[in-house]
Amino acid sequence: MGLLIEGRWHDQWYDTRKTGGAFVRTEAQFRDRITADGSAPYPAEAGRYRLFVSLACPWAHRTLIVRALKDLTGVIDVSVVDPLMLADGWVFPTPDPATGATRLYEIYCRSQTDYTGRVTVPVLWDSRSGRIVNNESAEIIRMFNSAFDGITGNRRDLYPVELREEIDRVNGFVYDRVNNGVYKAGFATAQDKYEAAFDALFDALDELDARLSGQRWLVGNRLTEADWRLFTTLVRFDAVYVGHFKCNRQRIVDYPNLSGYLRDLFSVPGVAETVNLDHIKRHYYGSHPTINPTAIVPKGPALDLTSPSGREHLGPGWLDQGL
Ligand SMILES: N[C@@H](CCC(=O)N[C@@H](CS)C(=O)NCC(=O)O)C(=O)O
Repeated sequence: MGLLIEGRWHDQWYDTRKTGGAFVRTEAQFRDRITADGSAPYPAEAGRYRLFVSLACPWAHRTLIVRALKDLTGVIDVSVVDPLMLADGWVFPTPDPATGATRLYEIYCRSQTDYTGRVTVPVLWDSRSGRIVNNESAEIIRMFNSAFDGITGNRRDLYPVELREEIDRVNGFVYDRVNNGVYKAGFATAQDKYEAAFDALFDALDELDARLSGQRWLVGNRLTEADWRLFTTLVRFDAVYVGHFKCNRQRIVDYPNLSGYLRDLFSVPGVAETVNLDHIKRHYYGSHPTINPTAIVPKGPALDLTSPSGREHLGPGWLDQGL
């Protein structure tokens, strides 16, 4: 793992010395938008934009889910990196067909020759200019939610105006305590930082489990982006975060409501195809030598994501929302 400093690659692990052993995530730097109204520089167009993802990465996973739910699979192509992220960072198993790149950092350098920062997935890239439009998953899913509706005719709305305030509030909580919380636990290099992240994470999961005892989805009795943002962490939890990131107070399968909720989300058409537990396990256990020096990938656990959720009585499902 490494980063670019003024356009040159340096192989180095996260530096937690300045933060007393705490893992602090840095801000994504490419923040342009694709627009529905055809305005420059990035108008919505079929076949023009490409998404670079790792199937292991929870942030990239959000973008793949919204791409599927919004019928964008024929509109936005995808390049998938190798699950292992080692000395060269994210690399392609074979040269990327769209760019010829063998390493993801080449795409960052071409976009900005003096780029300084981390080289992360997902990346939304414009084939016309050869530039990165955006590398922040939270913003990419918002673009996918509405910018291409005129092209696909799919008007399902994962961020409805009347629920935005509540979605933003839940997202903030879930991001800090759960999505990023597992990383804060797993990448901490001081016992107290790990324990603080661990406690905040499980307090949050307890709270979410209680919330989901009386409602099918997180916000407003319908599926929204808040659910998908939680899903990508939940679906990795028992397979990697419990062991590799030491988030082992209990598993998701042990939660009475979160467990069915996870299966409910997994059963939404198009979603199971975006979940690749082989890449997920190989990436985490194989790419973090400071945490797992042998790179041995555990064989278990046996996961059951396909049995009925038993949550239909709590509210309408994705296909019943009349959208
Ligand atoms: N804010 C970014 C975070 C993306 C991110 O951290 N991705 C991880 C993979 S799970 C990554 O590429 N890490 C490489 C690195 O930090 O060097 C987003 O949500 O899009």
